[in-house]
Amino acid sequence: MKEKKCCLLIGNTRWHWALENNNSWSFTHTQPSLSNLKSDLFSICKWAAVGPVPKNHFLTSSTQLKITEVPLLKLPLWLGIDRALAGWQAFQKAKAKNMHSNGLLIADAGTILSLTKITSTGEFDGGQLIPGLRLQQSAMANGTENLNQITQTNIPPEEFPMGTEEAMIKGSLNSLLGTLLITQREEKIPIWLCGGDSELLLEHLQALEIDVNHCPNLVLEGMINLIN
Ligand SMILES: Nc1ncnc2c1ncn2[C@@H]1O[C@H](COP(=O)(O)OP(=O)(O)OP(=O)(O)O)[C@@H](O)[C@H]1O
Ligand SMILES: CC(C)(CO)[C@@H](O)C(=O)NCCC(=O)O
Repeated sequence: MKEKKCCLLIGNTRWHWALENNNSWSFTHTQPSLSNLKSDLFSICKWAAVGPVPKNHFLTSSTQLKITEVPLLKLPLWLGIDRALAGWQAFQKAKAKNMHSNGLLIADAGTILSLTKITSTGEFDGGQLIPGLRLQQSAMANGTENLNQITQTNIPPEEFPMGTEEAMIKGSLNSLLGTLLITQREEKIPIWLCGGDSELLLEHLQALEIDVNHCPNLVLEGMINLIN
């Protein structure tokens, strides 16, 4: 018998997994791979997708989490399920800490940096979409003659690097930090940060003394919250 429960979110870059073991959940992020769906250890009890879903026998429509199941108010049907789940989970967490009285803003730093605003009463209240770090960098390389794909992960320490690759890294990172800086300055509401680039952004936001609530797996936590 398959004992462990599993939730899956198919993102645009990676597949995001939550696996239950002895009443606690662990989170992993893998490359998209159909072979990961075949397991004798776990069964997928809920899944959702914003990225492409390959043809398969494991992800059935009866186990797919739909936007109408996310109990936020005024959710448009076209909204990404990742935004809805992260918004719902952040709203629950904020309410538990009494941090929701002015609303909240979720920043999901994935392929796209999505900003999603939720009001103090749990209504969807709009957002912003910005190309994420890797996407900005690959777009620069793909859209020009002289810029190449990034080959390193180091963040240059200097504000205005001499090298081309370093300048691309610094510029793309600063565009995301600047977005969050302006947002915090204008909105003055708590920011909940999640997604693949959240750790990197957190480090730099802390250096800029911008306070955020870091919950890297907010989307999967939201899914778990809804099945429990
Ligand atoms: N191993 C990795 N592979 C790809 N991207 C990674 C990896 N580790 C960190 N990242 C960063 O994560 C970002 C992508 O985030 P993530 O994997 O959460 O996106 P996603 O799969 O599109 O999820 P979502 O659709 O929920 O945003 C990239 O900008 C990249 O810089
Ligand atoms: C914006 C992304 C790509 C972020 O992952 C996803 O949430 C999505 O595909 N959204 C659909 C459009 C929307 O949310 O307005």
